[in-house]
Amino acid sequence: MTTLPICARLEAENLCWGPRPGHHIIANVSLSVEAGERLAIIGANGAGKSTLLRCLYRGVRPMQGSVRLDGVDLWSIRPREVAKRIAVVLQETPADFPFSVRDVVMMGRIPHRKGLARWGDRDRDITAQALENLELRHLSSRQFSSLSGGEKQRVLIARALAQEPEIVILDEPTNHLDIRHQLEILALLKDLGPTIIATLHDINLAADFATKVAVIRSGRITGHGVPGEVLTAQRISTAFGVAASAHRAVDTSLNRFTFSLS
Ligand SMILES: Nc1ncnc2c1ncn2[C@@H]1O[C@H](COP(=O)(O)OP(=O)(O)OP(=O)(O)O)[C@@H](O)[C@H]1O
Repeated sequence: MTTLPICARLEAENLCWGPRPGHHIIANVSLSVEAGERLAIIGANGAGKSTLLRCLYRGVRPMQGSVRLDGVDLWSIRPREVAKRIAVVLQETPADFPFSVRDVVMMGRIPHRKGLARWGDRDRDITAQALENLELRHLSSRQFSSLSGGEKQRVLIARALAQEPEIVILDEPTNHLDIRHQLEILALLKDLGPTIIATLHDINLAADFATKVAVIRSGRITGHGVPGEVLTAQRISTAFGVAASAHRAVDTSLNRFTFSLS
């Protein structure tokens, strides 16, 4: 299995971003994730999760506040260096990539390549391992565009892991995946051990997966910390506008939630 030797810490302080001055989609967001931790960001549709992620991976520059990677401001680090250290898996999949699955996964190696040098043995080995880890070996010669939604999602996660990042940021990584692949991919991400920041819609899955959660509502963090403390029925009800009831799971002693329209 690929080993990811180094993890990094990421912290955001007082982040604000919006499409124009005075219109903030995320406001005064502060959160942190320690090296090797897994942070799940949860919130209703339109709450600002993807926008927050964009600030965290240097996709957009915050209007206020800062993001620090191991204590260093993200915007003072060269883009190529950020690309080596932070891998990103987004919701939108490039549908008509005219490349094979292997080529797409190999693209994860681009930030490590010197100029236009050819791929080396190490690049090929790491790509092969990522294909193996995501159970994609049998699809490696297929055109990416011919895959199902779930297969594409696994290819994009393999590409992120081939990058050997210190942090992986994923926007809804379990989208399109059946329950077995959801559990397998989250278990694999846990095993490989980079710092992870992921948005997840399934609150029970988030509680099992994450070491920390952040709940976001209308662009503001309403709770941030360990799942057992942050995920309360009251907070979930308010964040999602539903009635939520919690009961303790016997195996993990975490809250499990059931929902109904309030
Ligand atoms: N560039 C932009 N200009 C104007 N509005 C924007 C822009 N980017 C995002 N928004 C709006 O900000 C809000 C938050 O969007 P965002 O995509 O961050 O939500 P989300 O929590 O990820 O939602 P979902 O769960 O549906 O993916 C939405 O109402 C969206 O339409």
